[in-house]
Amino acid sequence: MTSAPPFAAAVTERTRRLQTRLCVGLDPRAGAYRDAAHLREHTLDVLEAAAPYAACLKPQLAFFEALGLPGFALLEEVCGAARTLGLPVILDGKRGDIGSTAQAYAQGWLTGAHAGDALTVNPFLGFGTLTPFVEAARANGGAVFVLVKTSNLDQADLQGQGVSERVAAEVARLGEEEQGEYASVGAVVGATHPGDLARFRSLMPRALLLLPGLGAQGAAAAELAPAFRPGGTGALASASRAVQYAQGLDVAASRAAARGLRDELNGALAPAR
Ligand SMILES: O=C(O)c1cc(=O)[nH]c(=O)n1[C@@H]1O[C@H](COP(=O)(O)O)[C@@H](O)[C@H]1O
Repeated sequence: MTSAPPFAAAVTERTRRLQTRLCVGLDPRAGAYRDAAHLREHTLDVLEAAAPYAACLKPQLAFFEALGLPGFALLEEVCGAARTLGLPVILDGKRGDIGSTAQAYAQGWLTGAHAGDALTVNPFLGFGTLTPFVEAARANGGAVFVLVKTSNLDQADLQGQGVSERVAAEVARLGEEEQGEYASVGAVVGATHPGDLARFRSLMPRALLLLPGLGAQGAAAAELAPAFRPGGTGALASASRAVQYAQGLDVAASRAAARGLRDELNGALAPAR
């Protein structure tokens, strides 16, 4: 048995203290900027502006990788800034591979120079391939978020017919190996599937649920209450474009969007709390 996982404890403490269930995504699109310096400045400005309304930050690795080496430098800077602001970081990498390669991914993204506190992971290669990620997360006080039911419509091609439920059962089983209010093994469940949230909540009682799809993908905060446990913790609803590019590159609009989404999420929970 391991002790209470720091990422899960930290993000839950922040939710309670600041009353926010919002995960702010950073997906900096090169085409939106004049040059790399402009992208860097805006991305760091959005981070600082949205931080007071966020429970955690979720940089999408793809957008940083697309920038090449300067992207890795920026990612380190983003993670450093988030740490200074007290924001736990989920790296969205959706990694997954055979065990020995998974170990290298886990080392790079959960313990290396660019590491975040948590990483999204893909279970498609089999449950055993999650082990290096789970071990690295536990050893470092981090977390993993396993893809259970993704936000996109075509997830049904492969995630239907009980597959998501099997992954959810494995997430719950891994969580039972730990103590603490929430385990270091969480799950990704698209906010775009509001009718499924209560079921996944009960299938994974001690998993933090990451709910992407708020805003640009059409999910509405008002429908997400079933993902939370009594008291209003246990889920993090995520928005990227709806915050970073709320109104073009207007940082004040990003701040207002983050505040608005935080308030909408709290409003959705108000009757239950
Ligand atoms: O793991 C994720 O965060 C994720 C899972 C999922 O099922 N769907 C999904 O959109 N995401 C990520 O969440 C972000 C969504 O961006 P927006 O639609 O702009 O909020 C992107 O970085 C996606 O890669």
